[in-house]
Amino acid sequence: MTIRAAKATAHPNIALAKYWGKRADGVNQPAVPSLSVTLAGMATTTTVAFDPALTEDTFLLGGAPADEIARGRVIKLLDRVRRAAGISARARVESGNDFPTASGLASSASGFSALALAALSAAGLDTDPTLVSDLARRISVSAARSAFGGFVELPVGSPGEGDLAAIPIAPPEHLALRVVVAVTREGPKAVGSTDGMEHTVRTSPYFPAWVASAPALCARVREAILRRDLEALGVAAEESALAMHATSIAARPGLLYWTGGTVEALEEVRRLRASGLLAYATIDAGPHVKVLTTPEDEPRVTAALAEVPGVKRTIVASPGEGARLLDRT
Ligand SMILES: Nc1ncnc2c1ncn2[C@@H]1O[C@H](COP(=O)(O)OP(=O)(O)OP(=O)(O)O)[C@@H](O)[C@H]1O
Ligand SMILES: C[C@@](O)(CCOP(=O)(O)OP(=O)(O)O)CC(=O)O
Repeated sequence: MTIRAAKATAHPNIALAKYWGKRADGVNQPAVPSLSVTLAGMATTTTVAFDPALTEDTFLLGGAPADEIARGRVIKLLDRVRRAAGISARARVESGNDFPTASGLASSASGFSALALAALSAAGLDTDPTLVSDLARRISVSAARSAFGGFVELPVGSPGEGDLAAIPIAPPEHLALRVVVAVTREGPKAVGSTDGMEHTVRTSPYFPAWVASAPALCARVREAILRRDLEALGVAAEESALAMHATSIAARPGLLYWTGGTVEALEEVRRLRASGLLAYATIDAGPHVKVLTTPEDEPRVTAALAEVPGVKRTIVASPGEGARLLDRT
């Protein structure tokens, strides 16, 4: 009995134009276009081994068996790969994130992108990044973007269960960007992205306005990246993040991912801008503030954020590569 295994790594990505909300008439298709930068400096590494001797799929995350919901998402991806490859062997999956899991730092994005690549490779299937992206998107929409490096766009989906993959628009070295992550809380967030956006779509009177305005915001982000205009990029990215959070704050009951530290960090970003530094904020479905800046201004931005009450620590990241294979046996 042969065991076929592959090991892959992927980075999280941070959306500069946010995805928030799924299409009502699609299967895990986004309701709005999004655009992200893949981040070096944080990574997931995942090994998938299809072993005919196994009676069920196992999933170790960070050295311990993952909960049933997390394992269920992994099995969903493996089942798709098994169907495509015509194999029935169960798999042993081991994964580790070198940054906090499920706390708003996009562990689902790097996690499912690395898993998609490792599973396709271990099953002997084509590992073209577009196929990795489409497979990862079926489990977690933002994971589609981590298949590629640099600046990556994910268009809106289509009705039904059609294919949808992200598209790279510029390589990592295209723009000298730094992202300073101000970590404001350790530990997992109370409401995951999937549940948070489902609640927002269903109950927020602002959701239709968000869907109407997101394409223009995404276009502004894309154009600013293509002409290397970091200031215009920062303005549009901050608008996108605040508009996304406004939809959730207006849900019934309101969903607030922020803590006091989030607001303190946002205020510091405004003070830094007033003092002449390039600094714009974006926030995902969690309390951390991610600050877009230049390599020159990064040390001062990082030092200032580290002093903010409620900021526990900072992580500095730069544009990075897409998902890649480390090993195959
Ligand atoms: N390395 C991994 N391999 C497979 N699944 C993972 C991995 N890391 C995280 N996950 C899955 O992703 C879930 C966390 O995703 P969730 O979207 O709630 O939070 P997040 O990591 O903060 O991401 P985001 O910033 O996109 O919201 C975990 O509960 C687990 O199911
Ligand atoms: C706020 C976000 O990070 C939301 C990410 O949501 P997910 O992709 O984690 O949600 P699911 O598709 O349900 O898995 C914005 C973004 O990354 O675009």
